[in-house]
Amino acid sequence: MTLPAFGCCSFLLVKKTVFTHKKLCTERKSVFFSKPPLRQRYCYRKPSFSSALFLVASSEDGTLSSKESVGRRTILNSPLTDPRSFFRKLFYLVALFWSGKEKRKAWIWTFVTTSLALATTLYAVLLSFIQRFFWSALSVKDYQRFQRFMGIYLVAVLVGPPVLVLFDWTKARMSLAWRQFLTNSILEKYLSDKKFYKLTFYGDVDNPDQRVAEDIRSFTDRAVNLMCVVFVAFFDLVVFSVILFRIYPPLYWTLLAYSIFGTAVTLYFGRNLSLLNSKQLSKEADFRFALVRVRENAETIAFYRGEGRELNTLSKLFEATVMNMVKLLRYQRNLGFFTTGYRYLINLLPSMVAAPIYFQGKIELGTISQTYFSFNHVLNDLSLIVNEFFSLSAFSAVVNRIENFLSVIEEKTWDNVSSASDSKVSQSFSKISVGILPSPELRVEHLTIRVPNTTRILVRHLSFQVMRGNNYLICGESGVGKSSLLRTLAGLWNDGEGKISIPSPESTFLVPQKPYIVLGSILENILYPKMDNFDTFSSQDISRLLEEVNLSHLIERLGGINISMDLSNILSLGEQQRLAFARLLASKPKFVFLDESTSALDEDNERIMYSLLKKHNITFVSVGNRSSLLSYHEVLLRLFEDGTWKVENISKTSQVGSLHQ
Ligand SMILES: Nc1ncnc2c1ncn2[C@@H]1O[C@H](COP(=O)(O)OP(=O)(O)OP(=O)(O)O)[C@@H](O)[C@H]1O
Repeated sequence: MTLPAFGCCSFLLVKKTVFTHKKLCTERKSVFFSKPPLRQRYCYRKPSFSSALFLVASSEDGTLSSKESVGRRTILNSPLTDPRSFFRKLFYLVALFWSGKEKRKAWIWTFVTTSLALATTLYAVLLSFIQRFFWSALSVKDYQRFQRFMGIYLVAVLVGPPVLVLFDWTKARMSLAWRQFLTNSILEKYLSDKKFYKLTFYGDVDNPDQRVAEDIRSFTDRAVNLMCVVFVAFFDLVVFSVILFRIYPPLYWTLLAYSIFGTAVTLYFGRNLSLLNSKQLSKEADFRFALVRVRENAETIAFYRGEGRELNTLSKLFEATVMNMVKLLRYQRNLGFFTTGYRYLINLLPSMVAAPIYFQGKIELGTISQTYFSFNHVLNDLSLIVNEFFSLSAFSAVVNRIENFLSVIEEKTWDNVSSASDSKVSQSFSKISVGILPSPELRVEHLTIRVPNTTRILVRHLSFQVMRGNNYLICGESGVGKSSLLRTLAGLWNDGEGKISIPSPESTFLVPQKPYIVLGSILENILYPKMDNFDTFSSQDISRLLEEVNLSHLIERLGGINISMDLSNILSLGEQQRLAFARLLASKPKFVFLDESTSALDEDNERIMYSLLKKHNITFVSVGNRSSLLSYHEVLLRLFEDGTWKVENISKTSQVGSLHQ
């Protein structure tokens, strides 16, 4: 008696292993995988039944994202992105890895993973037969046959689980390899040609950070999982359908009808669930974004004593998250009434259909057991949409987001991109052409600057020439376009027309008003952005630089020049500006643009900084409205609100107060 009992236990154990594995695979696919944008534009179209799987994003009232227009191509992220477009995008993302420079790796992982997927199906088939013969032996009290199948059970128990575990592991490794490839390729493109900056004007692409850090991970995980699910389901379906059909054809037809009914009902009710899921992602992202803003602006909020207001905002955002979650849970509960009943009936259905022929003695007890096993498998495969519904709709959203991001950063040139997205914006501009001068000089001819992606003109037909040592000061009312002129001269903006001739990028440098302080040591900050000239600067050189910019006290205060810390939170704005001058001197430029770079300095320190530029023979163009700046420049360029301008020689004898007219 103990042997049969042990046999039963081992069988149940093996069966449970297979089902637990399948269940885990399904459960692991979380719905909440990406952070949609805070600023997202929406339009509403009633979702159709057939395209419910391809919903991408939703808004307050269950509406969905409208368009993302980029450069020469306009991508319609319609709420019901059509399946053809979805598969086109998916194929494009897949092809990148499988036909790119790491295709060998991609194909090896595919081979290993699909082989193991096949092995898991074969394992399940093996189990179904073991189960059949085991129960038949039990029912006819054939002890020898029972013992034989007990032995086979034990082997199956030893061989099966490692295969299942290996299958999981290869899936995870394949996904990681793909993610590594995709992230590196996207980062390379994102950080090339200043696209990370231009994206802020041209591409209507929200949260690129999230797309790189989270969407890619979620995409590769889901893609690999879905690939395996579809692959395994296909083999499962073929093999178990044959088994089931050979046992009793009516059973197969019943199963087919039952699964079609289940899929249809789930799709119908699932439409709304999919909308709510997308909306939930959006609410969670808004909440998280607000929390990050509190952290980033902690000091300012504390100064304003804005805790109450922040708490209010955060509570409202969280409340919206909870409210949507409540709706989502209600829908899930209602759908659950159906799906749970649907699944429970599976336990009864095969027996109900096959029982008459069993009682007629046409099949053995083991065959009923195999019927049940095969029925479950085929039903699972046919119910792929029911089981993977949330996964698929969420997956389509990431595919959209990554493909859209890639299409934007893969644009060869971003010139005139705005003209494609809005014909009113294009007007009749050719474009700003940029030439390189061999000497540290600057020539601007008939330059007209337009704010990117708008029709607003800041400066019209501007012409001037900065010769070596003939330093310019640009002044004008706030918002007139001073910084924008520097951005254009530095090549960051190129909307408009005219011609700019500047020294090569290697010999120019731009110092912004708020310096960028990297997380790291003083040394790393001074040598930024270069990574390879750490050896060319001795610690004496760095000390001398710090002394020149009046920051030598930092060495002692911060414990040396190599100690990493968050200097942006430690140094005052004036110290940061002086550190930016040390960085400037370290890069030894010949020509410099200064955008209110001394605004936080006292007059003495300002004088020291400008004398350093003169001492190092650097020609510079500054932006600023402080009268003290006049002493360090030779020519004044005034910009006016209506786009006009005026160039004046600065008379060194009557400078004070002459900046403001
Ligand atoms: N990315 C942008 N998108 C839309 N408008 C912009 C953008 N950047 C600047 N502007 C607008 O262009 C105008 C000129 O901006 P700019 O920063 O050049 O002014 P400014 O003269 O340097 O002002 P301030 O002295 O206050 O720094 C401003 O009205 C500003 O709002």
